[in-house]
Amino acid sequence: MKVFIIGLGGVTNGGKTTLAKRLSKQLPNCSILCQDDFFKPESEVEVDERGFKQYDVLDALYMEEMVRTIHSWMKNPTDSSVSITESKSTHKSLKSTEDIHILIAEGFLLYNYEPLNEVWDRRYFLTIPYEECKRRRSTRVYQPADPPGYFDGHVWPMYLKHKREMEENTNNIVYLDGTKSEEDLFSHVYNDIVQELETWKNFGMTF
Ligand SMILES: Nc1ncnc2c1ncn2[C@@H]1O[C@H](COP(=O)(O)OP(=O)(O)OP(=O)(O)O)[C@@H](O)[C@H]1O
Ligand SMILES: NC(=O)c1ccc[n+]([C@@H]2O[C@H](CO)[C@@H](O)[C@H]2O)c1
Repeated sequence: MKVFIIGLGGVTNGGKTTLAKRLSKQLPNCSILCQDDFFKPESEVEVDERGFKQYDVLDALYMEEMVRTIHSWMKNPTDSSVSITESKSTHKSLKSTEDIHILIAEGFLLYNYEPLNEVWDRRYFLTIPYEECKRRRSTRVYQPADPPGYFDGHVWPMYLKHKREMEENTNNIVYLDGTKSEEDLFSHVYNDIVQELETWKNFGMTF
């Protein structure tokens, strides 16, 4: 049995969830893990002097638990007690002849947490420009909802800071232009993954 772990990182509202769901429908034995499921409850999230809840930082997340969940999945990818969503679609276009299990971890802060650096077989990062991000974000309602000034005062500056840190510390990131159509993004990433899996085969991996 072989496991393949895909990181699908990137800016808030970049289209990570949309792309992950689409990929999981076409890839064999594919599950999705959402970093957003590891947010701490509101009462445990720090508040700054402006009253902004500090959601867009690693401290707002139970990252150790996220790492534990990924490690449990790696040890036993078919164990349904691990809180990961497996795609039930029967219309997988890529059939796995041998036993390969794929995990797509999607989230806005995947590559800034050292203990996770070792797990990725492929790292993607979705970007969209400031204006588009602000527009998409304004159509979403989080719990708690963004207060006035939150995007410009917290979300975007934290995104830029983390992206800069990621670029200083991480190699092999495949950047994706999130303004492309859902179809374009899907086919680009899908083909890239299939090619990567083929390379494994050529190097004698059995799956
Ligand atoms: N390729 C695309 N082109 C245009 N709009 C898109 C595209 N993909 C997703 N969207 C839209 O952008 C918004 C955010 O998408 P999605 O929830 O997939 O992003 P996300 O990166 O998972 O966001 P977050 O992690 O902040 O919740 C949704 O309204 C979605 O319909
Ligand atoms: N899921 C949550 O608990 C929550 C609460 C408030 C804000 N957010 C936002 O989610 C985004 C990541 O997907 C971040 O930009 C958070 O601001 C999440």
